[in-house]
Amino acid sequence: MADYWIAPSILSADFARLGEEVSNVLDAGADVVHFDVMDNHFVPNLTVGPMVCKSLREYGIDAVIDVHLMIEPVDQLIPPFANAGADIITFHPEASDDVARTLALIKQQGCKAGLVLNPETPLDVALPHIEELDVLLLMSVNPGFGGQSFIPQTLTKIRQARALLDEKQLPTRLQVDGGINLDNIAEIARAGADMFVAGSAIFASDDYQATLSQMRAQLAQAESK
Ligand SMILES: O=C(CO)[C@@H](O)[C@H](O)COP(=O)(O)O
Repeated sequence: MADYWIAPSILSADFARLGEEVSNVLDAGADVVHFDVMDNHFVPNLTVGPMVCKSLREYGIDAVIDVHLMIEPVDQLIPPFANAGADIITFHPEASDDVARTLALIKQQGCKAGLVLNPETPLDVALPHIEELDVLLLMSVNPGFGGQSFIPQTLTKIRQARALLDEKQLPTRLQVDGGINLDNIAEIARAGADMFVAGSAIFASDDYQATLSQMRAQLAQAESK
C-alpha cells in the first residue's frame, strides 16, 4: 500500500486527558499527531500553544507532531513550537507578510515546513513556493472547528495538486483536513491525498483501533480500484 499517514486532530480529543488520548490513538495505529493551534483572531476559536506541545513530549509522546498554525502573525511562534518538539509546522499564506521567509524560518528551526490553503484559496497561491514545501495542506472545511462536513469541491483541488506534484516529481506530502471519515477517506485517497487529518471521526468513536483499522482498509481498497 502507498505510504498513507493518518493524523488524528487533537481538536476532538478530551483536553483534560490529552496525553492519554494522544497515547491511546497512537497505540491504536495513528501515524502522526495533528496539533491544531488557533488564536481567536485568524480563526474564531482558541486552542493551545507550545507549552502543551512540550507537555506531550514530556508525557512521552515520541510520534511526529504536525503543528497546524491558524494564527496571525506566525513567525514569532515558530521557534517556541520547534523548541517544544514540533516536527512539522504548517501555516496559512494570508498569515505571513513574507511566505518565503516564514518557510525558511521553519526549516532553520529544524522542522519540516508546509503551507495550508483554505477551501476558497486557489492552488496558484502555493505555486511560487511549491519546491520548498514538505507538506501541502488543503483544507476541506473552513478552519476553526472540528465536526464540519467535507466540502466536496475540494476533490477537484486535490486532483490538481496531485497532478502538479507528480508533474514536478516532488515528494511533498499532500495533506487534507476536515470532515474526513470512513465514508469518504477512500475517495480522498483516490483523488491523490496521502496524509489524512481526522478529528471527530476518530476521537468520537468508541474504539480508536477499530476506526483506524477501518480507515486503513478503506485506503487499501482505494488503491486496488
Ligand atoms: O483544523 C481543523 C479545523 O480547523 C481540523 O483539524 C479539524 O479539527 C478536523 O476535525 P474533523 O473535521 O475531522 O472533525
